[in-house]
Amino acid sequence: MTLTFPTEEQLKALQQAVNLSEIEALGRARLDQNALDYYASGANDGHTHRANREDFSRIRLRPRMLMDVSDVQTGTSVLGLPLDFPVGIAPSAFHGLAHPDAELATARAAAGLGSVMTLSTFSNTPIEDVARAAAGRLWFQLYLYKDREVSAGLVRRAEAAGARALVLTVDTPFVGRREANERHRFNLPPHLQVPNAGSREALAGLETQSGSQLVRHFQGLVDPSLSWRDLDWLKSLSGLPIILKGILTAEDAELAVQHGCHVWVSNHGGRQLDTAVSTIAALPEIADAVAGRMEIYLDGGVSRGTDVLKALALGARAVFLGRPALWGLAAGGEDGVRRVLELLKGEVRLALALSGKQSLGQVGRDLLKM
Ligand SMILES: Cc1cc2nc3c(=O)[nH]c(=O)nc-3n(C[C@H](O)[C@H](O)[C@H](O)COP(=O)(O)O)c2cc1C
Ligand SMILES: O=C(O)C(=O)c1ccccc1
Repeated sequence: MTLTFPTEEQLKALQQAVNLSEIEALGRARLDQNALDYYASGANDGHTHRANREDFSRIRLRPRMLMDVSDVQTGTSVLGLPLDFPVGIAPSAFHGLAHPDAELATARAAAGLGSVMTLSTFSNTPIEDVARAAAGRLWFQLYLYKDREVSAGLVRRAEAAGARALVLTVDTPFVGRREANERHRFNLPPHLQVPNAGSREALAGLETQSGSQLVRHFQGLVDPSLSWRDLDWLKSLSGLPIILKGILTAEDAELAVQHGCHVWVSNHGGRQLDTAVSTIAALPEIADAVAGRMEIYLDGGVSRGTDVLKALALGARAVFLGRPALWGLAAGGEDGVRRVLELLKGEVRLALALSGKQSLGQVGRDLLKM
């Protein structure tokens, strides 16, 4: 007997989940140790991973009353692309660890909800296939390769496939130390391909000190010499806007703007430099530095509608989900990711209304008790 996935029972559990944390529990239960370690880990002691969530919950709101919230609008746009609500999918590697439909399922869910998906360089599905599934709602995340021609090829493919922006990840010259992956020697199951990142065979001979195949794979390909000087070259490759993902300071935000780049505030979900500042705590100085000249996005620890409003109040234009999308994918493929987005959209709408706002344009720092 072949089981279709998700099964009726899993679909029912998804529909009954009332928040993202219940979907996380469903997703975790479907994953083996190898995948679970990879998705869940933060770097080292996990301080930054936890701080992303904790620092959101510490901020208190100042709701206004008697504002006629009978008609609340959650729509916005990112780089001109209209979004039904200010939430997109952050890039994460290897969606095939969560579900056989992998990135196609995530892209379909994002497109269906009027969101946007950022496709990782390390996807298990080729850019072109994901672009079709995403129906124009696609950004492409880039790791700069030692072999610049491989990166150039990826940029050209992403642009030709219809991606609307390049997201250059700047916080990962080396992979952070996710100790569970070292302990259990993370390994990419042999049936999964990484079609944008060079063949597995080409990498088989590479060795490092690490027990994790992930680190070995990454370090063989990605160039730790990436610097501000590379941005002009990257810009020359395509007409796409460039977003720098992993900015945590006003200094780097200023440099990003000087280089004509948009700013994605991220600490990689606490997976890189442990004890780095939480993203919501980093956002105010970055918003002050950027001063409206470029768009600002944020990820890390977003799991409630009120988290979304807090990030917008402090200057983000939209926020992105890393692990929550993966938990949804594991819990029920496209249906699971859709459920995550639907729940969060409902929470954003209700939080807006209860804050006395009719639209996102009315969300400013005066919503927060700092
Ligand atoms: C399993 C996993 C894989 C990731 N892979 C990538 C990646 O390939 N490229 C990238 O720029 N960021 C990657 N990230 C970081 C996410 O884009 C994002 O910054 C982070 O997950 C946001 O935090 P959250 O998980 O708390 O939402 C990954 C994160 C996770 C959890
Ligand atoms: O795991 C990650 O966070 C990540 O960005 C990554 C992606 C591919 C290979 C190694 C690390």
